[in-house]
Amino acid sequence: MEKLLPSEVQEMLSSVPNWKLTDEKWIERKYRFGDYLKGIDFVQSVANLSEQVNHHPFISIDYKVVTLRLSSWNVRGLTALDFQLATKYDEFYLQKKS
Ligand SMILES: C[C@H](O)[C@H](O)[C@H]1CNC2=NC(N)=NC(=O)C2=N1
Repeated sequence: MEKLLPSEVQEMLSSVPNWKLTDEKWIERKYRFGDYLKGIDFVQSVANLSEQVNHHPFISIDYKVVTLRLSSWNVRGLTALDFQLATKYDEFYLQKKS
């Protein structure tokens, strides 16, 4: 996977409007759940997919708020895979949050 240029990162950010760019090399989103265990179930889905594709977000669980942070360590920046996974994680959230 090629490291994205800043202009390409800006373009891809528009496809994941709930995610924000932090320190140029990370994208981050917070997911809020009405129920603690729904958040845990979401994390399990995220973890399963991440392991499948061998691309892992940093995950923090703060009671009913799950924060995911994505970067491509191997290229010390962002790649298309980060944005592809961000989209998939958002799909999991829509399935699980209610
Ligand atoms: C050895 C192992 O395949 C690598 O460390 C994988 C693991 N998961 C990863 N996850 C992410 N986000 N970026 C990587 O570069 C990466 N590399």
